[in-house]
Amino acid sequence: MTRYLADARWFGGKGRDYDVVDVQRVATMVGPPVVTIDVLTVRYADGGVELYQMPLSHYPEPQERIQHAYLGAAPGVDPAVAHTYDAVHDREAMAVYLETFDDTPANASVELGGLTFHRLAGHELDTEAHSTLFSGEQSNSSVAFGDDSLLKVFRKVTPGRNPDIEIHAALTRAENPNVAALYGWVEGSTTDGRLDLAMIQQFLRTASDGWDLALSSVRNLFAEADLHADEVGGDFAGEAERLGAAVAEVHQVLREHFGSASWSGREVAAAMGDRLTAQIEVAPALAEHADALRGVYDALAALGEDDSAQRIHGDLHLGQTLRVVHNWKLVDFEGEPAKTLADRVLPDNPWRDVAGMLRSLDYAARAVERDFAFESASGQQGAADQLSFRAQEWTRRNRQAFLTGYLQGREMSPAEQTLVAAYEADKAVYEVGYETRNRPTWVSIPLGALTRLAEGAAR
Ligand SMILES: Nc1ncnc2c1ncn2[C@@H]1O[C@H](COP(=O)(O)OP(=O)(O)O)[C@@H](O)[C@H]1O
Ligand SMILES: O=P(O)(O)O[C@H]1O[C@H](CO)[C@@H](O[C@H]2O[C@H](CO)[C@@H](O)[C@H](O)[C@H]2O)[C@H](O)[C@H]1O
Repeated sequence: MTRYLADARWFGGKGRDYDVVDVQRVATMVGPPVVTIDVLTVRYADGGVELYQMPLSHYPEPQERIQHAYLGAAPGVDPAVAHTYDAVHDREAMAVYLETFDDTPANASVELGGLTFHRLAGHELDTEAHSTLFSGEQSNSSVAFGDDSLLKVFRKVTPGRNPDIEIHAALTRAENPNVAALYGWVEGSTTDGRLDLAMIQQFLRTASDGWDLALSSVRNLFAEADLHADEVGGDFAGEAERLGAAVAEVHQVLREHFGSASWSGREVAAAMGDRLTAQIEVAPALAEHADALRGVYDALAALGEDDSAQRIHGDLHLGQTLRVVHNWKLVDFEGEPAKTLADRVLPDNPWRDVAGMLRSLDYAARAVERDFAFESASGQQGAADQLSFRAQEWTRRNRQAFLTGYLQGREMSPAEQTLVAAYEADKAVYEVGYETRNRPTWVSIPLGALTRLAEGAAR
């Protein structure tokens, strides 16, 4: 099991020294097949502990159909459960989850084998649907049941309420159209406390990823050397404006449901300064931007205090948005992966989400610019400048459109301009650290944004 963990794409401890210091069995469901859930405690040599969830299915005989998910045969165990598999790959095991959700009455819960299954009202599950594990780089395991529902099995788990479940539940109960409706969730317990383990929600059959849509719009612009962003096919501005309106609606429901809390510009600016200091250790190239950044944070500190803090998405970017036939949906309300759960559920300023989307629009334009630069044979400075100019043009147009949607047409106040500048700067600092660790060839994108920010600040 330890080797399986090390190779799993959802394991966040790659590249660090660690030991699995404990394995707790939190559930046993007698299907068939027998499905168990183990929670592994991972202790890192450089400090810190994480818990990872392993749902397992067990058989008396090897199962050819899921050989790729085989974890092995433990000597000396009951022969009836001798052969163990990663259950998210196993249709028979996933059917046990689906049937138990189906047996759970609306707005009620059912206990099974150490787990508690909860259901919300409003949807009859298709129990005939077969499960398919989503592929791709993900930090959790998502399993689609036909085109009816999606089970998201959280891999890294933390005692307490999972914000993805908590926020989906609130928005679903409020009938907000900008998320996939939550149908139910599962919780269990370890010696560390109660854990949210998985959630089942509406499968968005017609979804297109917002990041992919934005990239193809930028490519469209770059393909037409003589036309402006508003003149080419594939203009994204209408979508960006609708996305801004969707984010505003979600923020409003979250504020109504969870309430608001006090926000202090001084405290947030200090936290941004601390993040900058820490990230300079990871990415020394940030140091040359430090003065300009601290100027932006000082302006934020001068804003004083108000009650604008509330629950937000916390890690909003185009990759967390899906366009379906009628509207935009936001996904993955787990917050910024680098933060602890306690920090991720704290009220925060909604301009953090807005800044995340503005940064993402810049990323889309700059990612395509990068691809074009790689593939361009000329390598001439003039051509590179022209690409950069056009990327900027796309970004400006779509940032403005997003803000128009978010602000429902009203102008941004000077205080809001200060907020957005600071949150964007802070996000770019985070991104420099993120890219340095995960995708070093992308680090020029947030660094470029910081250079433009410094030029703007100097003017
Ligand atoms: N309800 C849904 N229906 C269809 N696809 C979805 C749904 N929710 C998420 N996805 C897809 O699954 C991917 C991973 O979902 P996400 O919630 O971001 O999981 P992770 O935390 O593993 O990154 C998303 O990028 C999106 O493409
Ligand atoms: O989706 P996650 O919660 O894992 O978010 C992390 O990874 C993102 C990359 O996928 C990263 O986002 C950055 O790259 C995006 C393009 O790939 C871009 O749209 C975002 O604006 C940029 O921040 C995100 O920061 C990180 O938390």
